[in-house]
Parts: sequence; structure tokens; C-alpha cells
Amino acid sequence: MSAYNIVSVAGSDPSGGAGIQADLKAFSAHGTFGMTVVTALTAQSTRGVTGVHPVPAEFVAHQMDTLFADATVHAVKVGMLGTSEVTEAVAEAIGRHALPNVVVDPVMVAKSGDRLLESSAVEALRSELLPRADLITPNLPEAADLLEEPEAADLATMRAQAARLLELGPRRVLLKGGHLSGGESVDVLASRGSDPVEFRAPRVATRNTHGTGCTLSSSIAALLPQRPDVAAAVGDAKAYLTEAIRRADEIDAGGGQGPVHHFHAWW
Ligand SMILES: Nc1ncnc2c1ncn2[C@@H]1O[C@H](COP(=O)(O)OP(=O)(O)O)[C@@H](O)[C@H]1O
Ligand SMILES: Cc1ncc(COP(=O)(O)O)c(N)n1
Repeated sequence: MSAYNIVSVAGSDPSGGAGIQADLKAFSAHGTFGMTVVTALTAQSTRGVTGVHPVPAEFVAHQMDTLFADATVHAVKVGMLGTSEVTEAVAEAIGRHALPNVVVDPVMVAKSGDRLLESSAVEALRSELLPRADLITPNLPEAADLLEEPEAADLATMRAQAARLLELGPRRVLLKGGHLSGGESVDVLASRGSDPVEFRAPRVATRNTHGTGCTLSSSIAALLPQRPDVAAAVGDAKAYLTEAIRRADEIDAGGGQGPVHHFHAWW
């Protein structure tokens, strides 16, 4: 059997910590073959984003149509989309090509605080893309934006918000708790018709967490075709991410918030 093909539909991060660069590293780490559809160029370093250059929506769709006319893909990770036009084009192409195992990381704002999705695109994300996702992986500020509610500050509110996010149409929601404090970093997986499941990992004491969200969502996409169910893929992806965060201090990619360090996963 040849390797699984996993495609990242996301923006470029020249500093290598997030975006398509992180996604390709994660795809390789999990033994899959990575492909990319670029939605935007960013100029960014560990210190922040200094510019965004969106790809025209028609050309994002053209990349997808050309690729999927030829290659079979086994999972898709969607990251930074930038504009409402690109968000709509990606949602339509996912439907047109009936893509499987669609993981949407609803990227809105970088760790540095810079916007990566224009505010007017949140509605397109909510109504066009989320209903087509098998799994969405918002962080706490993204969940608050999508629900138009205050940001969760505890686990009980996270559970309630994860359930409300399901009502926007995705098959499953992984609400990430990295932005809370405490000895453990806890994420909540909500699925229709069953109780939420929590994934816990020791919180690593480092400021080098650039690309954690990208790495988690792309690792899940790479593992979905290789694991018996979504919970198993999420559990292994989080274990991989925690080790990549532990190794982050080995990298010197600049003077700001550094990237996590990928490695060959143990499976
Ligand atoms: N310091 C840390 N130690 C361990 N896990 C972390 C740490 N920071 C974030 N995580 C985990 O990284 C993933 C992404 O986290 P989060 O910060 O919530 O999202 P984002 O990167 O999208 O802002 C989650 O699984 C979260 O639990
Ligand atoms: C191209 C691109 N995509 C996504 C992120 C978010 O990553 P993070 O929240 O870890 O900064 C980013 N900074 N750049």
C-alpha cells in the first residue's frame, strides 16, 4: 500500500513554525505524503506577522481542481483562509470533490495577535465551511468569535461551548484549551449523541508554542485514515504535539515566540 495523501489548504509561514510549513512537517512525521494548496502568503517571523498577501479565490479553486482531478486524497487540513472569497471557494471545492476526513482549524488570529482572517469572513466560515467539516479545532478566542459569546475561562464552559459549536454543523468539535492556565493543557472533543471526551497533557513550560494549533490539526488529519476512530487520532496527535512542544527549545528560529520542533513519530 502506498502512503496516504494528505493535503493542507493553508497559508505560508516563512519562519517555518506554522501554516503549510508546519503541516508538511507533521504529515511527514506521521508517515504520510503531504500536498499543499496555498491560500495566502504571509511575511512573518517568530516576532509576528508583518504582511498578508491573499491568493485570489479563483486561483485557490484552480489549485484544488487541478490537484483533485489527478490525485486521491485521504484527508484534508484547512488552516488560514484570509478572506471571505477564499473561504467560500474552499468550502465549495470541498463539496464539489466530496473530500474525506476534512479537519478545519478556523485560524483567525496568530499567537502574535495579528489577524489572519478578515472580520467579514467569519460569517462565511460559520455558514459555508464549518458544516462541511468532519472535525473543527478552534482555540478559545476562535470559539468565542464563532459563537459570539465571551471566551471560556473554565472546563465546564468549554464543554458547553463545544456542544454549541456542534450546532453550527461540523460532525465533531475539538475545543482546545491551550489558552487557559493550570498544570495540564486540556482539549474537549464533542460529538453528536455522545458525552464529550477530554484529552489532557502536561502543560510544558515554554513560550515557544508558535504553530501548536497547525501541528495538532495536521497531525489529526494525517492520523484519521490510520486510526480506528477520531478519538484515537486526536489522542495520538496530542501526544505527538506535546513532545514537539517539549523539543521546541532546541530550535533557534529568531528572537520572538519560537516554533515547535517536529520529529519522526514513534509509530
Ligand atoms: N504549553 C503547552 N504545553 C502543552 N500543550 C500545550 C501548550 N500550549 C498549548 N498546548 C496544546 O496545543 C494545542 C493548541 O493549543 P491552543 O493554544 O489552544 O491553540 P492555538 O495554537 O490554535 O492558539 C492544544 O492541544 C493545547 O492543549
Ligand atoms: C500562515 C499561518 N497560519 C496559521 C498561523 C497560526 O499559528 P499560531 O496561532 O501558532 O501563530 C500562522 N501564524 N500563520
